[in-house]
Amino acid sequence: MTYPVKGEHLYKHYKKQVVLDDVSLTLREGEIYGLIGPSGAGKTTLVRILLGLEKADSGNVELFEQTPTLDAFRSLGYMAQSDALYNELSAYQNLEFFASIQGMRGKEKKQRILDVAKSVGLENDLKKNVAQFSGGMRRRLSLAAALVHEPRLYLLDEPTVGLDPLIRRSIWTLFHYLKSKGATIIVTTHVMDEVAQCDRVGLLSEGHIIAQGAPKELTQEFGVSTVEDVFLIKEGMKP
Ligand SMILES: Nc1ncnc2c1ncn2[C@@H]1O[C@H](COP(=O)(O)OP(=O)(O)OP(=O)(O)O)[C@@H](O)[C@H]1O
Repeated sequence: MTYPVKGEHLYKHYKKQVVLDDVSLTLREGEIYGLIGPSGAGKTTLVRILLGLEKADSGNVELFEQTPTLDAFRSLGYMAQSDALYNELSAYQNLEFFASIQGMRGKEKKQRILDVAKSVGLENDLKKNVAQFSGGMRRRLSLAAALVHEPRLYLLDEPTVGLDPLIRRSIWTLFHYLKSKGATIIVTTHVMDEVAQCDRVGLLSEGHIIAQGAPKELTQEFGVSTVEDVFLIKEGMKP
């Protein structure tokens, strides 16, 4: 079994605030891992450190069992919490830009852009300028940009925030499809029905992973019906 992501003993602070306090996390190949926790718990910081956008104060990160290299980054699809899109360009031109920087060319690039646009339900909006997009459309376009080069590993920071339930469901169908093709996905979320769809979840609170496991195993272990209840018990907010 190979490990697409391994973070060991990660510490991070900003000024006097400790954000990650000895966090270790190993993703298994082909799993969907949900990182959940309250706002400010450190989820985004952890994801950014795992992908090398942020430097930990100490600790070690490996991607595909190696110190991160440019090649490893090419195998990543990252969707940040705020959409990094070019407003003055059309949706097609945005996807073309991301595909090109990943080295895609010609017919293959064009076909792939059409395919990913379809997979997020934007196939009829490709000619529109992104400035005219709704928040949900921007989110879906950002996801398409993360998918365009068919990475093996996805780090998705609240990918479904602001999306309506039907689109959210179709996006999760897409995640399961990517998984069926062998991709590994780490996703941060606040949405509890998404948590149940993850193979494993990690509960992050105040810089610590306070519980981790398959959602069913966690709820059984704590004798509750939802992962949210597990969280509340661990935080001492529920008897
Ligand atoms: N660049 C930074 N400089 C200073 N403090 C920061 C920086 N980035 C994050 N923080 C702080 O670190 C803490 C964790 O932030 P982070 O964005 O990782 O949380 P989160 O769990 O992703 O929250 P949310 O669910 O609201 O996105 C917060 O208190 C935040 O203010």
